[in-house]
Amino acid sequence: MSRKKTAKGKANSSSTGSPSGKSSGKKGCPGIAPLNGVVHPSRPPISNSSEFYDIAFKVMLVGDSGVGKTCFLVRFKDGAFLAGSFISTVGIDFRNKVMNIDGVKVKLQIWDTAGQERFRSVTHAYYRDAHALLLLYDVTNRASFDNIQAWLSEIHEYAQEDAVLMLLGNKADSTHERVVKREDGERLAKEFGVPFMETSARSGLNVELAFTAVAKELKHRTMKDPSETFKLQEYVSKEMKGAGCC
Ligand SMILES: Nc1nc2c(ncn2[C@@H]2O[C@H](COP(=O)(O)OP(=O)(O)OP(=O)(O)O)[C@@H](O)[C@H]2O)c(=O)[nH]1
Ligand SMILES: [Mg+2]
Repeated sequence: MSRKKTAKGKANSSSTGSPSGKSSGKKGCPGIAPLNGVVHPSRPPISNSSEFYDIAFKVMLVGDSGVGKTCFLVRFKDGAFLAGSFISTVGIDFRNKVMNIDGVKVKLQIWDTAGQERFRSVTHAYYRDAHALLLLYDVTNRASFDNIQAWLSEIHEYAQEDAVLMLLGNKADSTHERVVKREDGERLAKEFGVPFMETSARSGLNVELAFTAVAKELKHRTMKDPSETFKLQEYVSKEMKGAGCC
């Protein structure tokens, strides 16, 4: 097993940055440190990081503009959510986080894509490198749910066939504005055979779980430990919390 190490290396730490090292200075999730990078950055090598880790994977966040991808990532990375005016992501950016999964340091390089149509050709180029994709819709926006089939077609066209895929109904905290029922999400996910959860970047509901599930699945596939069994769908069903919960 290889282990990355540099002078400043620190386990369980995380880093951020645009692939080019530049930032547009705009905020993705309002009030949080800038995430937006250049429109067409070169892809950073996954090993180019000053952190200890055992294995590394790329995870992509996709879905319509405004579903909460940037906030979802910021919640996971920084544990924060600051409401405010919505500033759409430009192009694509990434953040790193190292998770301790059953004693193994799993580094996730998480790509936050722009949901806007005009950036679609930019983001297409990144699909093939993704080990996992989190596909988000917004439970308060019917169109974002109706577009899931189109997103799935894109994923099937551009991503690796064996990429881990999960469907997430975000903004589950918005009880009064909800227009997509949880059962609708469940039904669609079942139809396409993908694990499903409702999440909230605002409350943190199931955010950590989504990344943990992906990291566990990828680790399991990579390490192929015969003494260990892991079923993503079962794990998600067992661990997820409902929108009305805690
Ligand atoms: N209530 C609620 N609002 C959210 C949640 N997540 C994001 N928002 C709000 O939704 C808006 C859009 O969030 P972003 O994270 O910027 O959306 P995005 O998917 O990154 O959008 P693009 O970058 O254009 O693709 C912002 O105003 C957020 O404050 C959530 O879980 N609950
Ligand atoms: Mg964004």
